[in-house]
Amino acid sequence: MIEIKNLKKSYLVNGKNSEALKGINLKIEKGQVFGIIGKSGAGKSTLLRCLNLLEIPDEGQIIVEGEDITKFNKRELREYRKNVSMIFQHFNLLSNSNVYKNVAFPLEIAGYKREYIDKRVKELLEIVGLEDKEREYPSNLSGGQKQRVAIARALANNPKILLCDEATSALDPLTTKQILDLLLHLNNKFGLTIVLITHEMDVVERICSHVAVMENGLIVEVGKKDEVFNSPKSKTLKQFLRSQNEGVIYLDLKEKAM
Ligand SMILES: Nc1ncnc2c1ncn2[C@@H]1O[C@H](COP(=O)(O)OP(=O)(O)OP(=O)(O)O)[C@@H](O)[C@H]1O
Repeated sequence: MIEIKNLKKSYLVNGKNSEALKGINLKIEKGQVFGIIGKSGAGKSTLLRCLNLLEIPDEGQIIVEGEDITKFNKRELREYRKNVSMIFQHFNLLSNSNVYKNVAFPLEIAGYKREYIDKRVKELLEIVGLEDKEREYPSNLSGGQKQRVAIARALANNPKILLCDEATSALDPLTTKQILDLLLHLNNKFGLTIVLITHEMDVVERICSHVAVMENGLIVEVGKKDEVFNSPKSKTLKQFLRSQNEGVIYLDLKEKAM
């Protein structure tokens, strides 16, 4: 469903070209919960942000359902983005709008009629378990509730793909579990393809069907989670698994410290 071919992306840092992605090749099938792990600076965010073209790659192709999205014009990109939503570590809610307005926002942008928006917002709040919070403002919600609002908003236009950028990193372990259960439920119920990046091995353990390990702008291991985890090959994964066994569940190891 998503095929990434030889994807490259550089940034200009202090007048010098710094390669964040050095030629990524990856296939993500429909309905997978696909985890991308790697140390800080490995290129995870850049790769994830290329999938909705928040970052424009320098080279390579991203083929989604047979179409190379890097070739899309503005109108095609607008349409494509309805199918690809994203949630973030710090939720990115509109702080001056209540829960209802936050979830209604993408539907208003898409030009739906008031009655449809009302019905859809109520449906979405029920899916994420926040039916009774419609009139609350983000500042009155817990972290887990804020992420639920963000998820409801992300689902508004019935996306096929959900990109999760460290979506549980700001949450405590119990809330993390609840949000991951919700994501898994959405994956099962709606066949939503989920691509997530994380530092947390527990997140991968709990919900990912497949995993890719990144090192220094490249994918160094990829496959079914159990197969990859049962015979780790890369230095990064061996280190992550060792840290997990030693009880360190939140990893923020730097690429440069390798
Ligand atoms: N906007 C930018 N401008 C310049 N350099 C950038 C930019 N975004 C990322 N980089 C650099 O690209 C490399 C990859 O960064 P990226 O954020 O994709 O890694 P990451 O694996 O997601 O790291 P983290 O887990 O810390 O977010 C790093 O060296 C980073 O400093």
